[in-house]
Order: sequence, then structure tokens, then C-alpha cells
Amino acid sequence: MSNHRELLKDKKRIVIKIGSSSITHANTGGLNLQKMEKLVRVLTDLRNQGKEVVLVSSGAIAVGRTAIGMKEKPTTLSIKQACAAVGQARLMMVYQKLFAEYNQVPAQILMTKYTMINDISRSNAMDTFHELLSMGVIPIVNENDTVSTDEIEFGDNDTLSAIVAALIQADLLILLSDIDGLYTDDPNKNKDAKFIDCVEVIDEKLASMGKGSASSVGTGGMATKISAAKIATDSGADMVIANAKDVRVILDVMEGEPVGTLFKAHKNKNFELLDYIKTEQYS
Ligand SMILES: Nc1ncnc2c1ncn2[C@@H]1O[C@H](COP(=O)(O)OP(=O)(O)O)[C@@H](O)[C@H]1O
Ligand SMILES: N[C@@H](CCC(=O)OP(=O)(O)O)C(=O)O
Repeated sequence: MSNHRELLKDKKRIVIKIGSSSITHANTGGLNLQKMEKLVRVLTDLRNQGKEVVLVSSGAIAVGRTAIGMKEKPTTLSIKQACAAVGQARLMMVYQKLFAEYNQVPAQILMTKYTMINDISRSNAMDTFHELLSMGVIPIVNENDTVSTDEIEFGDNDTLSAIVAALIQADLLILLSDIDGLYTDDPNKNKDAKFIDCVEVIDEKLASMGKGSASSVGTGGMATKISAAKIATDSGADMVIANAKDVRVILDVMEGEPVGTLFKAHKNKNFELLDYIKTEQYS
């Protein structure tokens, strides 16, 4: 196990996903600017180490609803979409400003399931990612929530980040959440839940441990993170779920420290990204 952690030091192309619960304040849904500032610093540092970095950032709906003055998490689809439209612009404005302080250029990529299913769109998206990475730009990805209705209802950025990792053949996916990693059950509801340090095989027993989200802003909980792990590890990428409480945990992961839950890659020779996208979990 420790040997496998050591391998993380050599990862070159990394996708990092940060959830709504991690970049917003729980009580208001407003942006946690200090957290974002630290995240941007860490990502720039990875770039300075010569790594290629893609950020998948949630938060558009949470940020948009605060901007509009809504107190509760929206439930109506069109209101979620309106919130996302407002929030995505605000999110990017803040990322742009913070990355500029470190002389780093970010780019926005908004995707839907259809971007991936359509051969031409998928190929265009892949080319764009590759060009951006070769230019040293940090792509910031989110679902295109305003146009993809079932993306909001069923979609989630855990799955999206794994699909992006597979699309660009990343070698590591890090999911930052409001929890240390995977437990045998939701520790917010079951005090006896035990922490799982490393996962070699994702079977039904493991999948049944991942429950939904209990937070006011989170979407998928641990269930979607386990689905993401299946896609990422089958595509040949290691995946780590770690706590975004201190985003420097990213550097700890990259140093091979025993933090978070590691899902070991096991390249599946028959891996076909489209098959995963078309499965019920994501459609
Ligand atoms: N087996 C489990 N192990 C850890 N957390 C779990 C588990 N099952 C459900 N959860 C819940 O998943 C939450 C994290 O997911 P979510 O709220 O969607 O956050 P994010 O916005 O980071 O994606 C945790 O706070 C926890 O309540
Ligand atoms: N695309 C949506 C978030 C969807 C999502 O998966 O949220 P989360 O569970 O916080 O990662 C948004 O930006 O608000």
C-alpha cells in the first residue's frame, strides 16, 4: 500500500474536483474566499512543479442562490438553472482574479453529457483540453447546468470529473470533499463508521457503503464518488478522496502521504468511456 502511495509523487496530469460544500460557507452558501485563495495557490504550485492541472469546480448553484438572496437550497429545476447561470459567472470572476495574482491563466470549460456522447463534440473537447494543457493554462470545468436539465437533477461533478480524467488520460483524480474520505457508512449518521484507507476493488459491498449527501449544498454524497472511482480506476487513473478542510492536503497526496482514501487504478483493457457515459448511473 505504502508503495502505491509513493507512485503518486510521479503523477503528471492531475484532475482535482472541489465540491460545493468545500468552497462555500455552510450557513449562507456564500463563497469561502480564503479556501479558494489557498486552492489557487496550491494549484499554481503544482503547475510550477511541472504538473498539468485541471480543476473541476462545483458551486455555481450555491453561489448563484446567495447572489440572488435565496435562503434555501433551490429544488425547482428552472430556479437551479437560473442560480447556476448567475453563480458560474461569479465563480469564474473570482478564480480569474485569484489566478491572475499568481500570473496563472485559467480557462472555462462547460460540458454536458451530450458533449461526451456526440463524437465530434467529444473530440473537440479533448483537443481543447490538450491545447490548453500544452499552453500551461488551468482549465476550470463545470457542468453546463443552464442547458443540461438532467445534469442538474441526476448529474454531479464527481462523475463529470472522472469522465474528464478518462477523456484526457489523466493519471490521478483527487476529489476534495467535506469529509476525510470513504467510511464504511456515513459518519455523520453512524458514529461506528470506520475509515477506509485504500480500496483495491470496487464491488457491490463497497458501493453500498456510499450514501447520499447530508449537506445543504452538496449533491451526490459518497455514492457518486464511488461511481467516479469506478470510471477513473478502470480508465487507468488512481483516485483519492480527501478533506478540503485544508486544501494543502493536495500536496500531501502528491507527496505520497497516507491521507484520504486511495482507490487504486487497475487499467481495464476493455475500457470504453462511452459505455460508462451511457450507463443508467449517468443517464
Ligand atoms: N460511506 C460514506 N463515507 C463518507 N461520507 C459519506 C458516506 N456516505 C455518505 N457520506 C456523506 O457524503 C458527504 C460528502 O458528499 P457531498 O455532500 O456531496 O459533498 P461534496 O460537495 O464535497 O461533493 C459527507 O459529508 C457525508 O455526509
Ligand atoms: N454543477 C453544480 C454542482 C453539481 C455538484 O456535483 O455539486 P457537488 O456535489 O457539490 O460537487 C454547480 O456548480 O452548482
